[in-house]
Amino acid sequence: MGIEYAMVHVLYTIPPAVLLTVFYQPLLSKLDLYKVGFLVTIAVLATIPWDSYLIRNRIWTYPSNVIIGPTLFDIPAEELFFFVIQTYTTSILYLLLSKATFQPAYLRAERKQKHRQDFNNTSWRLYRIAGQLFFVGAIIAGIGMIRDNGRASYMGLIVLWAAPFLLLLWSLAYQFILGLPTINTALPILIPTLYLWHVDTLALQRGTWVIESGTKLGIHLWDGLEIEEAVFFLTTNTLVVFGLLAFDNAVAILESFPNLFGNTPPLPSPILLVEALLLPASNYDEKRIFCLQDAANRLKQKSRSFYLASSTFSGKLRVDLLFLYSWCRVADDMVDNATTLEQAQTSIRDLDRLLKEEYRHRDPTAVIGSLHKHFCELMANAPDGHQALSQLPLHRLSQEHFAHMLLGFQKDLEFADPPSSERDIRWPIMTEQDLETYAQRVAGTVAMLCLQLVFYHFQTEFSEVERGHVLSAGARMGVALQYVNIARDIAVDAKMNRVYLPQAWLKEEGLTAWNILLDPDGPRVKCLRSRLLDKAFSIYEEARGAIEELPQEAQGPMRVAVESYMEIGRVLREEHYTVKAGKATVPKLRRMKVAWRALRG
Ligand SMILES: CC(C)=CCC/C(C)=C/CC/C(C)=C/CC/C(C)=C/[C@@H]1[C@@H](COP(=O)(O)OP(=O)(O)O)[C@]1(C)CC/C=C(\C)CC/C=C(\C)CCC=C(C)C
Repeated sequence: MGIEYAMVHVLYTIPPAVLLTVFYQPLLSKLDLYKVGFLVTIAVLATIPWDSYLIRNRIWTYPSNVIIGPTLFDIPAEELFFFVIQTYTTSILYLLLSKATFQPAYLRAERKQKHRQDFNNTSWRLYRIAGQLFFVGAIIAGIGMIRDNGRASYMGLIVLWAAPFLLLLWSLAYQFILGLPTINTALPILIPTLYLWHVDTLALQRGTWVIESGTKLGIHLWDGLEIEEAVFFLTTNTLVVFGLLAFDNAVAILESFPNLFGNTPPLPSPILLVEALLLPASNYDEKRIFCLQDAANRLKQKSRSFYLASSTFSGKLRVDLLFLYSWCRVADDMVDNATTLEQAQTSIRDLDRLLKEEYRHRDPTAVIGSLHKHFCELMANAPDGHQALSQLPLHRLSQEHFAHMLLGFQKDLEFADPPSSERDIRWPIMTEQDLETYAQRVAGTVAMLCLQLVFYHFQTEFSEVERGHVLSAGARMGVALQYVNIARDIAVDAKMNRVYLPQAWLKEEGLTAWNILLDPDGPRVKCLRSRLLDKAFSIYEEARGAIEELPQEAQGPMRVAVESYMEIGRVLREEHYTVKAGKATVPKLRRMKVAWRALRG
């Protein structure tokens, strides 16, 4: 009896597992736990018979003085623990590296015609077949090596054990294995493999475990690392990551195509997962995939804060929030980027008319199909964007919030464009109350729409009073965020002849809106900005408590959404900050820290 093998765990396998767990814990969802539990169970069940065979046939052995004693089918307890901890650690690393990726955007409908995606359909089929041939070849080679019963036996046993699983996983999930960024695929295989190669070198050198000489090739990758051990760890980590990719591929299919799979449970059964993976890629809803990609790209390009926040949401809520963001962004841009006042007014009228029409005809399962049709006609000059609008889940959202948002956009048009002198300018935001009403319309509504999606996806059992309380706190939070937005964009808005600071405040400082247009960075403007930020933070303080009333899984992500935007306000209060395209920004590392703290609560 000895503790040497156990010490390998204490020193080398447990610390990275604990470290990764602490790091990932705030992001851990029920689906993650289910996924990791599923993978660990399969890994243990698949490895026990094989490992037991190797030990019983003395292909590898453990000196009795290095293990504590208990065994299962001759496998030492320490070895069983190895299967668990390796699968667990590699899984958590994979989850961590994949969190930011919006995986549904990587699904591909394989049809005859070519698309603007990275791989065309012929390539997809070729890659799939090439991979399958590779793994079939490996199986044949493995059989050959075992049959020879010589120095290649151990290598043959590794290959013959792993290749059929890899063939299966490849056949089911090749789209994700090939299409996802390497940070999600290659990296979670390579990092633990290199680490375990190092640990294995130490263990073999110390004699903690021994490969018998007649069954190994005798090739060393480096001094102390047998080629079989190197292949073993590379293969097992590949199995774990391919397993996770297949799981995520199935979940992405279930989440992306409600028309094909209806209302799927948050923790889908293994049968449902397999059903999803077996659905031919030619049946995927191509338009929906394009809309998912379009919405994800828009968010990534347009808002660093909400992009970061969206990666902390999961499942169908993340999908719906992306579509909501897309709609809001496109609608706002249509108004802001219109070349004439008439064009902007027409856009608002069209948006209003189409929404009304769609709500009149909606049924509980429909997305805004006909709105989409009208949009295509109406938005020939704004092609990027109209696709995503067709997916907006209107039946989960109140019409009045959209109507109020459009009223807010209407307010933007009351700014004269372009003014030729001070006398020409009309100023729609005269009082603090005007400002609050405006912020409530453009941002309070956004908050309430986000919360409606949260209520829907978590099937929250709130009373009307509780729901009302959370919604109105959310709306206040939207106002706080909008104030930060206005404080940040004083100069940018001035370029568009807009001054959102209330005229009454300007008067108190001895300023006119015209002065702001001419010098948006002047010292007295800074005082007004501070005043607006103070308002923003006091509303934020008053509303933030309501986040804790949301369902547990929504709290962290909501805090991230709010905090990463409020951090812009904190940056603005500092002496020096980075400005990009005229807007103050939060440096990436700082944004990550804010998100991390927000997730921890
Ligand atoms: C992850 C996540 C929450 C994503 C989706 C959020 C979403 C749907 C945002 C829509 C943004 C948008 C384009 C709205 C149009 C009107 C507008 C311009 C509003 C301003 C946003 C500014 O975004 P940005 O800086 O990118 O815009 P410009 O470059 O200036 O054009 C706003 C400041 C409003 C954003 C408000 C919210 C997202 C609401 C936040 C509040 C909650 C989520 C509720 C919190 C809950 C409780 C209970 C307190």
